[in-house]
Amino acid sequence: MASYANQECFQSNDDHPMVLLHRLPSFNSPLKDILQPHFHLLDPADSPEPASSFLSCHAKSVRALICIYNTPLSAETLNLLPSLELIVATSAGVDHIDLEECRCRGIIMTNASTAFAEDAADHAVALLIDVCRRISTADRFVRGGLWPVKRDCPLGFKVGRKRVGIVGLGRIGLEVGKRLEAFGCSIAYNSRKKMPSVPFSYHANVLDLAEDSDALILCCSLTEQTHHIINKDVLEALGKEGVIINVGRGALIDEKVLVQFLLRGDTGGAGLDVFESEPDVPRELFELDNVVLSPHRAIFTSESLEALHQLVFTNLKAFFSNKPLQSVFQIE
Ligand SMILES: O=CC(=O)O
Repeated sequence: MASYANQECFQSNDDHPMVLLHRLPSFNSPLKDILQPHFHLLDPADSPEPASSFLSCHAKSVRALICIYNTPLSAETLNLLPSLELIVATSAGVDHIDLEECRCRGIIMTNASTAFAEDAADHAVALLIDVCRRISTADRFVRGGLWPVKRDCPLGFKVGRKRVGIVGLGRIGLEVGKRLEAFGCSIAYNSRKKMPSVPFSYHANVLDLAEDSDALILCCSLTEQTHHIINKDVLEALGKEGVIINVGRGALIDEKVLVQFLLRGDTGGAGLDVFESEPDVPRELFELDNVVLSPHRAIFTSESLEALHQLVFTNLKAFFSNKPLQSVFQIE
């Protein structure tokens, strides 16, 4: 690992172009070791200097930045990087990055959705099956020694033939649709726009989608437009038996309202991988057998991380040789 004592000497060259790592000091990533032989990595988190003075002194000519997980990337930080042209996000969601600033400056962004889509979709489907078939409840029942005593575990619901509404038909949403079609579910979706080449029916708003669905699966990005897209009206439209699954971002749902609906029995169940104030999870949910919780793990498999590392490497190589990038995130 390079020493940061003499950063002034660091110059990008064609063989080892300079790339800035943007990470919280607590976020270590194997990417560093993978990229080090090929790029000249600048990592302010390794420097004793405050990040802002590090960036002003050493990163003015940086053209590419890797944003590790959900490290916030504000307009203020971007303003310290006048030569920045590319942000490589190592997450599928990019709500931690100031997209407006990127849009104004024409900064290109790639995200990790191509690397993560299949695993995120598997997790969404697993949550749906778990909520409907009460698998986690059954597991607790057996481990708690209740089987010989009570015999009866709570009755579940069939997954096949459910009407499933997908909110956000990007790469993850499409994979969810593909999987649940194979279960015999009927699939509809809401997205910013209708997708001409998909076989699923389109609803221009989430309220209509909820009215026509037994389960809603949230796969969209968190933006100003999608913040609390699942609110009281949508939950009412989904109905008492309706199930909600979230592998997007916690703030897609008005969490307080969802908790009230679940506690009153006005929503049939929920499978939640993301929460409004992670790692805090509303404690009321712990008691509910129709709720399955996971700690923001939908994308984490060793295969998806390997695919991510490959994607980051390929995109950086492509950028510095003026070749097309993969998994470009369209900033609108
Ligand atoms: O939540 C995970 C991601 O956005 O990659």
